[in-house]
Amino acid sequence: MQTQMAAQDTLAAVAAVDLVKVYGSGDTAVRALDGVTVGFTRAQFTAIMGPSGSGKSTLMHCLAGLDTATSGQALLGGTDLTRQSDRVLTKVRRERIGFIFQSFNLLPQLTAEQNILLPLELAGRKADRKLFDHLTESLGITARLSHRPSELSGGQQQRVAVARALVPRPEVVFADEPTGNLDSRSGAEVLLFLRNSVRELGQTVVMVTHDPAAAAYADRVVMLADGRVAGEVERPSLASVTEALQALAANR
Ligand SMILES: Nc1ncnc2c1ncn2[C@@H]1O[C@H](COP(=O)(O)OP(=O)(O)OP(=O)(O)O)[C@@H](O)[C@H]1O
Repeated sequence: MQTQMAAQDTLAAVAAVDLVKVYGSGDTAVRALDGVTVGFTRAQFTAIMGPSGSGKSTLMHCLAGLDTATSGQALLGGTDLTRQSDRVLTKVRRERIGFIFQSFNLLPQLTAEQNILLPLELAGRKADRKLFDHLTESLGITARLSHRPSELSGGQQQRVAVARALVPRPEVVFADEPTGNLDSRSGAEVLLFLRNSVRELGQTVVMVTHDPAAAAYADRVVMLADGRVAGEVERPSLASVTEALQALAANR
């Protein structure tokens, strides 16, 4: 079974194979991931949901090379991130992964345009100017490119962060509660945009969220509970996600 999953998952952009993460040791050890096997298909938008403490952030951090797993595999393309040095992980994060955080994480001293281009600059790559123009226009931030983050609204800052994640055409974009600090309208704009990037650019997007309405923008929802995969919803709607979360809570 495990071997079968592993073979299937190599077709995925990102996959966890029997991934275990234990924080601490002895009596205080916490098994944050307890054997997670899941693949995230290329050019799909997947949401990860589950109760607080179920391991969502830990899973994302292990798959993004931000944290190291205790055992199992965290596969990005053919690379097992659990076996790489810090130096290689830094390079992988810089060159192969796009990040969108709840708190935007833009550099305050740089303009919006400089923030968007920074990951490419750090990687010593040139921006695809056509893609840059297309994305910044679609995101409605063309007139804001020379502004610093403090001169932008929260929604605008997050749209800059979305452009920063997408312009390098990463193998996967990880979004951690990307709408957590936004009003519902700005949040919907960001989610629609992420969904369009999957449809139009073939981008792979994996998003952690608490919000069933946000998860309903995804193609698929993976549910975690107690560090394990506890279910999935394909082509989710607000109703089907809410129902799955209620079923999860009832089974605990
Ligand atoms: N650095 C750490 N040291 C010790 N325990 C940790 C650490 N990080 C997370 N944990 C524990 O691991 C478990 C999973 O945490 P994680 O943050 O992945 O859950 P989550 O589903 O993202 O939660 P939330 O929805 O509240 O953000 C929790 O029991 C948490 O307390």
